[in-house]
Amino acid sequence: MIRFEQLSVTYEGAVQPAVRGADLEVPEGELCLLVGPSGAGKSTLLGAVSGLVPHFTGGVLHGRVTVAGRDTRTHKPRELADVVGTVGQDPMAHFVTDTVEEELAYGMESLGLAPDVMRRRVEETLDLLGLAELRDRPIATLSGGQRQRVAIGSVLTPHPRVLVLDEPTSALDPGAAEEVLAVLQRLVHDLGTTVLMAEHRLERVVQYADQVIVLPGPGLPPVAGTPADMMALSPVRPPVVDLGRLAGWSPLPLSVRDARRSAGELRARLSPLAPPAVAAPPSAAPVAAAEGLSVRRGRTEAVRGVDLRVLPGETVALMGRNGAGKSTLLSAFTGLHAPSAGTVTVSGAVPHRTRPGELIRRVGLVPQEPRDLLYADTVAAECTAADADGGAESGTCRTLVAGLLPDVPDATHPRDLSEGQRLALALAVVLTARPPLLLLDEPTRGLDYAAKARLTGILHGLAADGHAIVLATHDVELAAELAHRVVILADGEIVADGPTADVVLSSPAFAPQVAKVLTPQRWLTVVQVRDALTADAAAEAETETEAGR
Ligand SMILES: Nc1ncnc2c1ncn2[C@@H]1O[C@H](COP(=O)(O)OP(=O)(O)OP(=O)(O)O)[C@@H](O)[C@H]1O
Ligand SMILES: Nc1ncnc2c1ncn2[C@@H]1O[C@H](COP(=O)(O)OP(=O)(O)OP(=O)(O)O)[C@@H](O)[C@H]1O
Repeated sequence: MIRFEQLSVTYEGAVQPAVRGADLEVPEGELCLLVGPSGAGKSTLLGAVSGLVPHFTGGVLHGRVTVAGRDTRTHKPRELADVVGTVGQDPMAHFVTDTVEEELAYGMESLGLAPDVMRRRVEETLDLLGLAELRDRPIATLSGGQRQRVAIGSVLTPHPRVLVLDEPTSALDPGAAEEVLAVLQRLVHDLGTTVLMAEHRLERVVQYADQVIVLPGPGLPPVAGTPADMMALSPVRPPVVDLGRLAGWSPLPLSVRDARRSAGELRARLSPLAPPAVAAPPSAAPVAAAEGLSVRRGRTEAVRGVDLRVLPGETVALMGRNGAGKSTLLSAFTGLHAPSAGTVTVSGAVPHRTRPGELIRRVGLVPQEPRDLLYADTVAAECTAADADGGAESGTCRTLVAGLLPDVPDATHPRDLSEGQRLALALAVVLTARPPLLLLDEPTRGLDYAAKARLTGILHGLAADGHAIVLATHDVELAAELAHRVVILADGEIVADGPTADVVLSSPAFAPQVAKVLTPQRWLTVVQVRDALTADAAAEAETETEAGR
């Protein structure tokens, strides 16, 4: 259905191709997953299918891509619209109408479908994606995850034969992500739709894939095969695969269910060992405090009666369904929204009454859309400005970027970076000022596992230095790695607040893969398991040496 013939793409001014030597085929009615590190060229490959590359992005394309027999170089994206539905990484950039319902109908209108068919499909899709209550809402007022649902819904309604999806679940809560993947699988099975999808959170998707294409790194040719074969060689892997490698399981598990079947022996080895206890931060005056805090957004009371204190050295993960009020709560700490009731303070100051220049020294926010933070023309200029604004030594920001992701080009416009590269830059800009309170909204969208591990390392370091960190996230694996405490919001209210292990283990929706495999034992991450096994082996070796003396 999709054929890549010796495809290479080189962007203007780039020293090497973003994609090189792609020679692959995606058969009709398959769900094909595209994986690889940030900046490896996944979006570029997808763009070549939908025709956006090179028509809209510039650059030079060699070779050929055909979709249902049509060459994407000679057919403009418009002329492919009846076969290919595309959801990009930034839904806001592609919305054409104002409200949810209009957006769902738009694609069908331009294809000239009959009104009764359109009506029926809009209703079906509203239900399918949990959007019924939001049908009349202006898209501009939706939360990040709500927008992503609309973007997905709007490409589903015309029933295209091919779906091209760039990280379709990156902003979705874990439950919504499962629902969307179930819908896609149904389209593949029942209608024979072909799906090509790039995704970083393999723990969510790999078990649904018929085929996996690995892009091993920038400009390296892709390799394709079965999910199991590809996971054995891929540089990016979900936690269950890492656990399987650690324990030496063969075949490698792709799902929690597979892993649980192999886990008996590992569980027995781990049972006398204890997961590390998380040290509570020393008691001190809170860096951030909300009391009885309510915040209105339009007609919605997005945050209601929230009591939250964050101590120096503490990392809090804020979780909960799309639209639960996470971003709104974070923005109350930056003074963007004044409380409609209750109070909020940051290092003793009231954010919405504090001058921005003053506030920047107390609190830094990496927004859900990193673009909102970046205004310079090049990566290098952005870094220089961040050093100056944050009063940091020159070169600080650039070193942080390189520490998060290698190979981020200096001269590139932030707009042209890959999603992960842009986020690494935004994170570095905020980290440069080393604010006592650090707020991160979905800090792992578009980041590969290696970059996530490096981010975790940096944040661990900042917490150890006494910074308070609050991250709003749907990434249960990240919360398990990083947070001392998890706070769950539902409909604007706090419904759970406690030590990470207690909260995530009591709810399957928020439990990381390792916890699901090893329950009732209380392990959360592969790192915990690896460290415990290593320490145990070392202790055993020591006893043996002692005995031998
Ligand atoms: N329009 C553009 N102009 C110049 N360079 C670009 C453009 N789009 C992408 N690039 C560069 O091409 C490379 C591949 O980018 P691409 O977005 O395809 O990666 P990706 O694998 O999708 O990354 P991520 O996982 O972070 O989304 C990156 O180095 C990026 O900076
Ligand atoms: N201007 C507005 N008018 C009406 N409702 C709004 C407006 N802005 C936001 N909302 C609503 O407020 C609620 C909270 O949004 P918020 O962005 O804080 O959620 P979130 O938990 O961060 O969601 P996500 O996980 O999807 O990012 C949502 O239901 C959203 O639709």
